[in-house]
Amino acid sequence: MNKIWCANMKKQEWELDASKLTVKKLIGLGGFGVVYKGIYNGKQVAVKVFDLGDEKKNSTEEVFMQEVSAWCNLQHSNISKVLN
Ligand SMILES: Nc1ncnc2c1ncn2[C@@H]1O[C@H](COP(=O)(O)OP(=O)(O)OP(=O)(O)O)[C@@H](O)[C@H]1O
Repeated sequence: MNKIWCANMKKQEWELDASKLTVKKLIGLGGFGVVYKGIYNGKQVAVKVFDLGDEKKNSTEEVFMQEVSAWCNLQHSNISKVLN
């Protein structure tokens, strides 16, 4: 996976095509949601699903944007690339 989602990308470039995604087993729990193993467009991926409950919505969106902004500047073999 070489593609990194960045705030300056157009929606068409980062929007997930749900028809190409198969979600498989649960692999982890985070502070803001759950992570599943999956296949996207033939590639193995980690699928992070945010819990956007009312009480968390504003803070979740803020943290999500912070995480994505940080990811745009990270390139390392031990750090997952954001695909969509
Ligand atoms: N790319 C990945 N490959 C394999 N497992 C993953 C991957 N991403 C997340 N996980 C698993 O899912 C768990 C939760 O991931 P998540 O990114 O949500 O953690 P977090 O950063 O602690 O949570 P949050 O960002 O919601 O506070 C991880 O501890 C790990 O076990």
